Amino acid sequence: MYHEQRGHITLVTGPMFSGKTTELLRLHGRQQLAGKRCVLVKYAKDTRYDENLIATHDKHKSLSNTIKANELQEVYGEMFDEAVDVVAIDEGQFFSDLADTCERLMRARKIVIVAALNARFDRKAFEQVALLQPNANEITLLTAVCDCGENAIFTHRKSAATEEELIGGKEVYKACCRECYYKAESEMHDGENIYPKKMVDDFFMTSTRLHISPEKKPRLDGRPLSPRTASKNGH
Ligand SMILES: Nc1ncnc2c1ncn2[C@@H]1O[C@H](COP(=O)(O)OP(=O)(O)O)[C@@H](O)[C@H]1O
Ligand SMILES: Cc1cn([C@H]2C[C@H](O)[C@@H](COP(=O)(O)O)O2)c(=O)[nH]c1=O
Repeated sequence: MYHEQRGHITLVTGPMFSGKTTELLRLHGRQQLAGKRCVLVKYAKDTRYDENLIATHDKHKSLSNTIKANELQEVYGEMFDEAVDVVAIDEGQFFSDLADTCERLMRARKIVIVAALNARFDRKAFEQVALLQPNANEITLLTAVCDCGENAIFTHRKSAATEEELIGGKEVYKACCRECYYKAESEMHDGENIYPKKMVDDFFMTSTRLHISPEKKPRLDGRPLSPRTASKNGH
């Protein structure tokens, strides 16, 4: 029996270099194999590896049906075309109308796939990604590889620039695990002081959110606890 396609939103997220674009292209390729008619949307200002095509850091590129936009509204004609089943959007964090457009596409019974950063360089949310998240049917959180070998969950910006949008690659950004992120940030902002107060406070706030008991919080300077403190804290 034939079923009409239902709308569906998949969000692929993670830090830079975690394979979001690779996964977007893979999911898009599967839909093409299934005979679906697809469009890929590229953020027009991101011309790092190609002017017109979506490209991964290791230079794999989208081949066909890629359209460019600064705002998604510019390409509503192509995306909402009756003939289109699947819309795949790269660099979702940069589209100011991302969340609303995904809702409209889903209501129009399109399969929507979005690749977007999990957090800004300062670990704050990209507003449109935060708005999309609760509306997604599926969320895949990818990790990159940190220099220390751990899974990288954050993106460190090597420059002191504070604007939200700063297009770049390895010359400006590095994927980090939590510990290396703290170190990189504190070295950049405080010179020798590896764990300044702000970072310690941030860490403890995170611990509180994760319900780690305050007594069990580890030292942040890597030195062992004194036997008396260790036994008092139940370590
Ligand atoms: N630190 C890193 N961790 C994982 N992959 C990396 C790293 N640095 C470079 N890469 C490369 O980046 C590729 C992923 O690129 P891409 O899909 O464009 O990621 P994203 O879209 O998440 O930035 C990997 O296949 C790998 O070749
Ligand atoms: C963390 C962060 C990143 N950017 C930019 C840098 C790149 O141009 C893209 C992310 O690309 P990728 O496919 O995920 O590697 O976003 C930014 O503008 N602001 C940030 O905070």
